[in-house]
Amino acid sequence: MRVPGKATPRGRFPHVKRAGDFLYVSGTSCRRPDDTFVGVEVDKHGATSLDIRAQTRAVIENIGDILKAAGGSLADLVQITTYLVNMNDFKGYNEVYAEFFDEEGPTRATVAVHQLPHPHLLIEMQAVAYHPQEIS
Ligand SMILES: N/C(=C\C=C\C(=O)O)C(=O)O
Repeated sequence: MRVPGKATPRGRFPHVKRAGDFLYVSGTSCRRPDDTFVGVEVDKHGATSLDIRAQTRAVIENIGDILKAAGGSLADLVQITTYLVNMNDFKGYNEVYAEFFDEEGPTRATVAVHQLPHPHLLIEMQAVAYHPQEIS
């Protein structure tokens, strides 16, 4: 399922796919629908600053929007995989993550990757939610 109003996937895949009682969310970034990115500042000299906290919050909110469109919510998440470009961002990422989830929340794995699909991206997250289909 492609979710209207969210950043268009940069390939032939859905934002979210249901398999039985589970919703699988594709790798999601802080990209906005207009293809700009949250947590990016470019100064007058062209120097770029990237903000892991702002990007983490935007990624989780994007996943929440995608789940909502599929009938679910962040509360349904059972598993998250996080891809960081730099493990030095782990602390900031972890702090914002804890605003949304705790020890009763989804299981999690966090790994560092060489690159993400845009040089302004510090983080991408992929998620699985348990949200049984309503039978009418
Ligand atoms: N999930 C993928 C990319 C996501 C990028 C974005 O949301 O900005 C992919 O290429 O598999």
